[in-house]
Amino acid sequence: MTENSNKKRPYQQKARTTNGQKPYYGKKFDPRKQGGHSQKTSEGVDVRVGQNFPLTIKRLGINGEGIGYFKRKIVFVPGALPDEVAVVKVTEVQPKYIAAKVLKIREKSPNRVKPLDEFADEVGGFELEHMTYAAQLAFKKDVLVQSLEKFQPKGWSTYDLRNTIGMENPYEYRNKAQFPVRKIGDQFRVGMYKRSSHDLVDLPVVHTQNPATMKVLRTIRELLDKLSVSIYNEDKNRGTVKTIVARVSHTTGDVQLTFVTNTDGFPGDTALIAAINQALPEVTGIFQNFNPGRTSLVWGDETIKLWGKDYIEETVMGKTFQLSPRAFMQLNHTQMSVVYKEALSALNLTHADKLVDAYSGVGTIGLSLADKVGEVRGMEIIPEAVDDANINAKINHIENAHYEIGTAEELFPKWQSEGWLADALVVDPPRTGLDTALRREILRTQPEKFVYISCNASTLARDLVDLTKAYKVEYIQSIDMFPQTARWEGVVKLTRRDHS
Ligand SMILES: C[S@@+](CC[C@H](N)C(=O)[O-])C[C@H]1O[C@@H](n2cnc3c(N)ncnc32)[C@H](O)[C@@H]1O
Repeated sequence: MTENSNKKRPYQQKARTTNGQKPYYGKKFDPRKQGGHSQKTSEGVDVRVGQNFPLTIKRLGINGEGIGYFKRKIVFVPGALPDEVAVVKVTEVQPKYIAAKVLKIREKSPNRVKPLDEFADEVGGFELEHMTYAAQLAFKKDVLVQSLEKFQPKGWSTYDLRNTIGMENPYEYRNKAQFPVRKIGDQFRVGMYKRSSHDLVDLPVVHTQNPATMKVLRTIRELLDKLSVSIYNEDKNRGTVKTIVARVSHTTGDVQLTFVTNTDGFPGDTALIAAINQALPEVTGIFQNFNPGRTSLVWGDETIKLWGKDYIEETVMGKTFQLSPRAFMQLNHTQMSVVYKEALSALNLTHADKLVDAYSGVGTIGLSLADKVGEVRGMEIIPEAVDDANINAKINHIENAHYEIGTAEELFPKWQSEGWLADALVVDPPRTGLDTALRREILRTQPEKFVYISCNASTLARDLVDLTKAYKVEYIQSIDMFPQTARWEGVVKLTRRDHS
């Protein structure tokens, strides 16, 4: 089944934010292209790459970067915290912003802590690890405020914005590790790329990963080395093993292991499997995914089982889900349940309700709620996820839920026009938010109960501009799904204006 987060490597990710704010990173400044080392920003400030100056950090931007002002121009400084005074060095000059890096912190924030991961400022995904957890949670509420301020949906300044629900232990929450593997000289590296580079950092310990995933990856690294298994060489586009993916079930502790390979054959796999069986009894299924050539996508289309069970099982709100290697499931099991419980309590469902689970993935939300309602319909664009959702319904003996392949913007209006009118709607879109056609249909049909689960405060605020024409925002509950990162997640309860 296809995973919907077929992530690009960091250096190939598009350097854009979605709130219209320019990112602090992006292409390296090239003085030849920019006409010299000094460049005026559009507002006429003389500044050049390499220039140093002290800067007071005023706040954090939505990507967790410090923001200060140099001659009234916005400067993005990754790693700097509000109220700090830092000496910074300019790394990039753009018409609308300046990017800089910290040389020295002169005045330190009381919220600054030493990151547990020493590589935290080098690779992506640890943008806030230098902040206390309490400050991280406050930041996540502020991200929402910044987005609402920017788009100003109706009534925004009086919304009930609830304090971010954090984790008791904001580490060890990632139940899947998807790390590239390379051999540089005689050095084996299994880890993450440095930001905007091809430079792979070998990572023996990653504190945000579930330790089971790291144990498996490090053992596999040793076995690959010991058994001289062919490793992919990107320059020559030769060799076999490109990426190792280890996913642990929060429920059973079983680990599913996938080797993404450049070749469709896998020389040495028999000996490797035997060694894994001996060293790692927690690994219950081993797979090969074939993804040839230099590509920005981690996964190819073809996955075969090499050994063991077809699935690992995960329990979500009392329901069992079977996960094949590419089946999508939220990375943070603990907080996923918090999100779903928040959605449930915001919906006030009854057994007469017809519920739509829009952007359903493998049906985790709708199936978790199926016994609270009369009927569930869900839609999702990835066919394999829809198959899984329907299989998951069967496994759990759920007979009142049905999932279809298609976009929310097509199927929601279709079902309504066929006379199947939704009483309750949960939308859980990707970071791009809701399609205009879906927003229009929601405004036209106005389901009575409506919850918006969002992973992007900026597109949420944009969508609320439309949705608040017919709905009132009762509250927005932020939930920290990704501690140590700048990523935001929240549940919005909306009620119809004509009912208030
Ligand atoms: C944030 S995920 C949510 C998945 C699921 N609700 C969960 O909790 O695991 C968004 C899902 O929307 C799907 N998707 C993206 N665009 C879509 C569209 N226009 N219509 C329906 N589904 C879409 C993606 O494939 C992805 O599975």
